[in-house]
This record gives sequence, C-alpha cells and structure tokens, in this order.
Amino acid sequence: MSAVIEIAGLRKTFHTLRQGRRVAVDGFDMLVEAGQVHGFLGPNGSGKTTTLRALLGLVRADSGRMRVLGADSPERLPEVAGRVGAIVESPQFFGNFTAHRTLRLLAVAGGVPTGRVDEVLEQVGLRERGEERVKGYSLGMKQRLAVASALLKNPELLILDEPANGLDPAGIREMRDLTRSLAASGVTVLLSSHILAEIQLICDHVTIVSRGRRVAYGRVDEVLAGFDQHQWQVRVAEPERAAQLLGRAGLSVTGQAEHLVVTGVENPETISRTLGEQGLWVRELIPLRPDLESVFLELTGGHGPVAVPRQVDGAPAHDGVIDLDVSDGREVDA
Ligand SMILES: Nc1ncnc2c1ncn2[C@@H]1O[C@H](COP(=O)(O)OP(=O)(O)OP(=O)(O)O)[C@@H](O)[C@H]1O
Repeated sequence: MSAVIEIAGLRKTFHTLRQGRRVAVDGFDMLVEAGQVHGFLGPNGSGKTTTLRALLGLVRADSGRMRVLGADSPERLPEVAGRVGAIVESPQFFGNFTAHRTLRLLAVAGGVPTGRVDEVLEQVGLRERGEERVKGYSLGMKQRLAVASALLKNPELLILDEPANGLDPAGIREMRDLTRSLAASGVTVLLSSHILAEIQLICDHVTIVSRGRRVAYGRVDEVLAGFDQHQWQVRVAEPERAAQLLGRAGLSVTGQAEHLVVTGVENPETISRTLGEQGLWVRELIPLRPDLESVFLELTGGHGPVAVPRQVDGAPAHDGVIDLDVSDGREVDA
C-alpha cells in the first residue's frame, strides 16, 4: 500500500493577543494509506482542523514533515493539488445561484470540463435538485454540494473535516452513504469527526488525537482489540454464590445490580464449566467488547466529544462564491 498522507512530528503553536501562546498540535504523526477510509478522531480543540490546515498549506507549521501523495507539503503541494479534494471548515456558496451554476463556475475556475458538473451532482444525489437555488437547500444538501465541489477534480484523496457536523440524523445518514460510496469507488478518504459512532460505522482505520498528540492509530478493529479486557456479562439464578465460586476459581468478578461481570477470561467455557460443575446454570453469557466511545474516553482522559453544530454556509447569503473558506480570522501566526 502506498502512503497518501504522511505526517511526522508536526507542531503548530498559535499566538493570540488574549490567550498568549497555545500549542495546538505537538509532535503529531499520521499515516494514511491508499484505499483507506481513515477516521481522524479527537475531542473539540484537540488539533484536528489545525492538522488538516497545516497539511493543506493553509496555516504554517512550526516544525514537522508532511507529505500528500508523495509530495512534500506545503512546498510541492501545487504539484498534487489537482488530485486532492478537501472541505476544511465551512464552505460558503452564493445563495442565489443554483447548485449547477455554482459547480459550473468552480469547474471553469479550476480548469475542469463542465461536463463533470452533472456527474458530481449525480454522485452526491443532487442531480434532480441541481437547478434549484442553494439558499433553499437543507444543511445536508449544502454539505453534499460542498462534497460535489471537492469531487469536481475527480480526486484520489478526499479530506472531509467534520462532514456530519450540524446535520440531523437523516443528513448524517446521507453523508455516511455518500462517504461509503466514494470509498467503494476507490477514493481514499480522511474524515475528521468527534462523532464516534460515525467513525466506527464508516472507517476502517483511525487516528485518535488528544491535546495535539496522537494517542492511538491503526485498524479500527485492532485499536479496539487493544482495549479488550475479555469481559463477560453473566446472568445466573444465584449471583452471590456464583461470584464466590468464580472468585475461588481465580477469576476476577464484579457484581452488578442484575448480573456479574467477569474480567480477563478468553474462553467463556471457563465460566460456564466452573458454575455448571456446582449445579449453577448460566442463563446468559455476553461478551463485553470495547467500542470506540469507551476507548476514546479512556485515551482522551474523559474529554468526551461535544457536538458543536456548525453551519455549512454561514448565515447570510454572500455575493460571491467562496469555495474552501478556511480563514476564520482567529490566527495571529507565530
Ligand atoms: N487560528 C487560531 N488562532 C488561535 N488559536 C487557534 C486557532 N486555530 C485553532 N486554535 C486553537 O488550537 C487548538 C486546536 O484547535 P483545532 O480547531 O485544531 O481543534 P479541533 O480538534 O479541530 O476542534 P473541533 O473538533 O472543535 O473542530 C484549540 O485550542 C484552538 O483554540
């Protein structure tokens, strides 16, 4: 597999007048390989957007090495820019333009054949609504339009920063289906999010960041397996007696209101045999596997994800198409 994104030792510090120096990303590493749907997971303020902005040359890193599709970033980014589609922060569109016109303008500006417009509208499921004005679009439709604009160049790599942010459950599902179908068509996807369930549903690989540092990475199932304590939930008629028997057999048991939890047992037969031999029959034996949420909370020190809705198009309609608007005016660069 070839590396599509390589980041080593990235550091980025912001200096603000009010808060002084703030280290947003510190010694951060990431590897995304071709064909992956890679989740970039971290609590609010952990450095995801800063990392993506640095990777795309939108903010200057203090130090570290970055490569996109083999090209050093930011120096040689222009050489591969045509193969990368990105939505970082809030793209804004002319409310009075139709989606079709918006994309046609972007295609012309980007030197892409305008015939591609219908294709990308089809790809994101907006073909039927392409002649409607964008201001009448739902947030989910605007988000899909943003993805369509990123797809114009037929990119090999798609970078989506919080694509499900602010969407309702139906919008989240649409984005999920879209991401999956893009991945199935061979596009490598890097998806940043603090919505754990989304990452678990869509991504095959994950990088977890906390306070600007990578705290876990790899295949989602392997990351989860690393946190598997081999726990089992056990229901029996006499839980107290069962706990004593299991304890005497050297197993670690904790009592819950309705059931026991046995930890550190790879083979559940150990539990059923220990109890069965004493005439206690197991009614229920359920493996307790870690999910991304428990792993995330453990790794990020209990800083659970907080969903902060963010609009795709800002508030008022603008008299100008702003494609990838990443400037938020907060930065006083180092
Ligand atoms: N332009 C800026 N000026 C000053 N500080 C900034 C700037 N951009 C980010 N930061 C700070 O850097 C840290 C990382 O922010 P960043 O936006 O990268 O986090 P994030 O993981 O993308 O968060 P979220 O999930 O909320 O989008 C935060 O403490 C943030 O306040």
